Amino acid sequence: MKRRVGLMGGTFDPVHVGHLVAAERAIEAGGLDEVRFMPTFRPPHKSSRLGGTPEERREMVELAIQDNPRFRLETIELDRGGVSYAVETAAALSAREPDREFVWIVGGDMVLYLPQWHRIEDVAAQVTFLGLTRPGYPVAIEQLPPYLRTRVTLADMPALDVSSTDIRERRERGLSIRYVVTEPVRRYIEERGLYVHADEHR
Ligand SMILES: Nc1ncnc2c1ncn2[C@@H]1O[C@H](COP(=O)(O)OP(=O)(O)OP(=O)(O)O)[C@@H](O)[C@H]1O
Ligand SMILES: O=C(O)c1ccc[n+]([C@@H]2O[C@H](COP(=O)([O-])O)[C@@H](O)[C@H]2O)c1
Repeated sequence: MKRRVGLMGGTFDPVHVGHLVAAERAIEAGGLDEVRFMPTFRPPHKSSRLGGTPEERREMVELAIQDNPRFRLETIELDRGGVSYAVETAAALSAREPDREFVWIVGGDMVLYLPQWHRIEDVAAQVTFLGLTRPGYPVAIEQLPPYLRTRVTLADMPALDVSSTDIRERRERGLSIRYVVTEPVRRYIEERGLYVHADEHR
């Protein structure tokens, strides 16, 4: 049987406990052998006002996943540069590792947004999706177009109302980010003064 590899794509600016719990639950819900955390170089549908550089976002992911043997870093989108379209990533991964089955993990809020991904039918031909229900974003498979219904599985996820946006805002306001990121990530952010003056940092 092919090894089932979960892909946790994200901006990870910064990576937080919501991402880590989601990846851990995805292993159980999706029968995955591993999850690869894959930082985008440039996310397709977000403004460019990011706080951390691609290198900083990658280093924070490395710090966050270091003690879980099933979590890996996937740098394919960082290495490629440019806008990180999933269709290019899915094609490159399938070509590089034909002996793997890839399962793209998406937060519940993202599931209904899948039809808007660039060339989504081509993406869905190469990977399946595991949607983790996020608090405040109820989803039903019937809400998806027919070509996606057989390619998406939904699973419950504990209500962790944490987002990178909220963490960046807390930093700007001088509030604590303890426990919403792992300790090594918190130290990294605080030592580098990340997100304190988000506009000046880049
Ligand atoms: N608290 C959470 N629980 C479950 N999944 C999450 C959570 N936060 C983010 N995700 C999912 O993780 C993936 C990567 O998310 P991303 O890096 O954009 O984080 P984010 O917290 O949503 O960031 P931002 O606030 O900057 O938009 C997406 O599929 C997203 O839906
Ligand atoms: O390919 C697309 O059109 C596309 C559109 C939106 C999101 N994605 C991917 O979904 C993942 C999460 O995206 P984001 O914007 O929440 O960081 C990340 O791997 C993105 O590359 C991909």
